Amino acid sequence: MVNQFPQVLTIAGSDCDGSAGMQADMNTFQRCGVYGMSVLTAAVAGNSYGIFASQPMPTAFIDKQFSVLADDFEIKACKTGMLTDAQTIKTVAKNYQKYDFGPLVLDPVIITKHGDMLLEEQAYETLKSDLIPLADVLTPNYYEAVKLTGVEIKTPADALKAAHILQEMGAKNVYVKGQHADDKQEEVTDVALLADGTSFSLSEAYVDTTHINGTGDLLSSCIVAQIAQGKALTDAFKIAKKFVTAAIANQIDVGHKFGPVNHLVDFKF
Ligand SMILES: Nc1ncnc2c1ncn2[C@@H]1O[C@H](COP(=O)(O)OP(=O)(O)O)[C@@H](O)[C@H]1O
Ligand SMILES: Cc1ncc(COP(=O)(O)OP(=O)(O)O)c(N)n1
Repeated sequence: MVNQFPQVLTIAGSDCDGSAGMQADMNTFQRCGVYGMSVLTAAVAGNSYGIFASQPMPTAFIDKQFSVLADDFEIKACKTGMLTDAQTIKTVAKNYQKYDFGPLVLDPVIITKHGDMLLEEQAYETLKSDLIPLADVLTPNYYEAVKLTGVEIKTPADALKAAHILQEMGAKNVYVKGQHADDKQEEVTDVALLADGTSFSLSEAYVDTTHINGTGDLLSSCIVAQIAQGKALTDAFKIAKKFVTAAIANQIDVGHKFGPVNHLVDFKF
């Protein structure tokens, strides 16, 4: 018997503790029933206390990874994660336009929730000019949406305003992740703005935990997997929001400070 799985790609950094980056994307792909591949853009030395060192990959090596995958595979959808600097962004944009790797989910990774910078500030303009216009789906967290638009976000209505600005920059669909730093809040509300101009919010229970490393990666790679499996975008967003909430709520005991979410949680897709 030959099993067929949709093939998907993450263009991302490696986070050696497995909580985020390419490792989290691959775990999520597997949970979602798709075959995952990776173009490595950088590697970080990190653990549950934070990120201690970072190393971008040479652009020629990034080019080579794209070309060998394009020679051999039929990639249905892809995502980007950590891209470090303007040169890496330009390399990824060039390769994405050269090959047919399906819809692009752009997770504009700028900073981890513990304050480690993963994209140089000088590269924000390149992200806007070279990559955001290629995005089928853009998934900024609250901080990234503020940085990229200048909108002060306090409410879901503010997040929607930022989403409109990001759409004007060229992203077709925008998913702005909600704020979640308040142990008194009952729900975390994300906001989606679709290409046809319709918008909706997605609210799930707030979970008071320190084990939330890699939430953004799980969300964006789950969206990629749903797209590759032919799901409508609205359904892809709903499934990803429910999966990330379940992975946060069912904590695993890994690391001594800020642990990873639970990719292995029992969840029906
Ligand atoms: N403590 C929490 N409780 C419930 N949902 C959360 C919590 N933290 C993050 N989320 C959800 O996880 C997803 C990823 O958001 P976020 O953590 O802001 O991304 P990033 O990892 O890019 O910073 C969003 O759907 C967000 O609403
Ligand atoms: C290599 C690498 N890429 C991305 C992240 C951050 O992941 P993300 O899910 O966007 O953010 P956190 O939830 O971990 O803050 C990383 N740490 N390493």
